[in-house]
This record gives sequence, C-alpha cells and structure tokens, in this order.
Amino acid sequence: MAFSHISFKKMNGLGNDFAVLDARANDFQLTADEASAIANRETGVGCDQVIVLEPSSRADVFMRILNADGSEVGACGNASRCVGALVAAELGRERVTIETAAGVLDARISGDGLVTVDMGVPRFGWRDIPLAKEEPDTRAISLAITLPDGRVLEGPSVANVGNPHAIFWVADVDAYDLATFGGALEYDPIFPERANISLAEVIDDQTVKLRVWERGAGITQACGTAACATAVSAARTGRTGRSVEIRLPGGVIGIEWRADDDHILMTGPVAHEFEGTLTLSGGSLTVARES
Ligand SMILES: N[C@@H](CCC[C@H](N)C(=O)O)C(=O)O
Repeated sequence: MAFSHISFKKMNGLGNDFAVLDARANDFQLTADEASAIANRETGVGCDQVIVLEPSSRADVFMRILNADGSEVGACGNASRCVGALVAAELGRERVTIETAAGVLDARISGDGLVTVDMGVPRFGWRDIPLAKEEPDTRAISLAITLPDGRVLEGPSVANVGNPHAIFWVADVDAYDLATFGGALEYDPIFPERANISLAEVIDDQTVKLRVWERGAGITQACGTAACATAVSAARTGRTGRSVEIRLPGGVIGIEWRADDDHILMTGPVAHEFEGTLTLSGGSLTVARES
C-alpha cells in the first residue's frame, strides 16, 4: 500500500455499503488487492464498494469507485448520494458536483434528509452497453439462460447508466435464487465488461420490485444504478411511466426519467455508520474503529 495510516468513513445507501477514504489532502493510490482487503467483511472494514475521494478540476470532488473484488468502475448511484451528502456538509451547500470516471454528476440535498443525484442520460446502443455482438433491440436482447432448476430466463433489457446493466423481467423476483446464478450471468460472454444483473417485477405502472447481483460485489441490499437502469428500461418497454418507485431489499429509491432532456434523477437516503483508521504494518491491513 502507498499509505500507512488513513482515516475512513463507513456509510451506506439503503444498506449498499461503502468505506469512503479521503485522498484529497493525503494523496495515495489503492491497488485492486488493497481495495479487496478493505472490503473484506472478515478482516477489513467490510463493504460492497471502496470509494476514494480525490481533487477534481471540473467538480467539487472526484469519486473513484472500486468494487469489493478490486475492479474500478464508472458509476455507483448509492455512493453518489453518500458522497454528495458528505461534500455538501463540508462546504455548507445544498448542491455539489461530483466527477466520476463516467462524467460529472449534480447532487442536491433536500431538507427531508434525502439526496437527489442527476445520473445523466442513459445509453442503449449495443456498443454502449457494451455487448459482444450486435443486438437490434436492447429493450429485449436475444440472451436466454437455463437455470439449474430448468427454468429459462430470457430477453433481458440492457442499459448503460455509467455502468452496464441487464434486467430480466419476471413475475415474482422472490421465486429465484439470484445468488446461485448471478455470478455466471455477470461473466456471460455477451457482456465483454461483465454486467450488473437484476431481476425486476412490475407491481404497477409506478412501482417495480428489484433484486440485484452487482458486478464485482455479488448480491447487495440496493443498487442505485440498477434502479436507474431498471426504471428507464421499464418506461422504454411500456411497463411503467417515467416516474417510478424502485423497491429493493434495503428500501426504496425514487427515479424520475425527465422527459425534457432524458436525464435520470435518482432520490434516496444516506446513512453514516462509523469512522475509523486503516493502518498498514508489515504488509497487512488493520482496522481501528473510532466511533
Ligand atoms: N452499488 C452501486 C454500483 C456499484 C458498481 C457496480 N457494481 C458495477 O460494477 O458497475 C450503485 O449503487 O449503483
């Protein structure tokens, strides 16, 4: 590791949890192995993603996102809300901007403790997802998967909202054990950069129930970008309107796919868990929890 002591904050968005490290004043780079060690729930801080805050010349902060397996990615909806809340509190403002590898996001804090992030415009072209081969209609691609119990999942919608998502529409999301087959779908050859895999059930034209297997992290309590990708895919396929409530195991995210400019507005809560210090000594990581 390129650091010996660094403080962290443990936060979550609807149970999707993060170790947030601050490299703005104290410059360091994490390797994939170091991020995995921090994410380890037995020996590290324990989290789905490691978030590193860095200086930005285009926004109030740059947010680097590393999955629990160490892979670096372009977007994380729940972490965007957490970082938005942190930086807004630091600056004493209600609106802040966050640069990510996928672009600059605008975050707004409302008086009710919720944070709204403009997640930008979704992309649906097969090269944008990306997919390994041309698919003429990304509202339902030609992928079909036979599950170990013989049932078939087919025709997922796909979308890129800064990261790749595949959404399988089913009648009952609880009738499937996503943990047993999510990993194989994440690595299906149709997804050259792997993908986040969701099962989605339409409750009514304003409500969708969602379970997510996250690329690089496995099953999580909530995934903000999956909520965005699901909402836009639901609207695109005529399953819902453009304003929906996405119900995840960890709670509810509100999504509005704005008609004026196609930007996705994601609204949800953030939570502070505890703070602490990471120390590297003799090549091993120790975690001291301070509050
Ligand atoms: N939990 C996040 C998504 C994190 C990245 C994702 N696993 C990927 O690899 O694309 C969210 O709330 O969006």
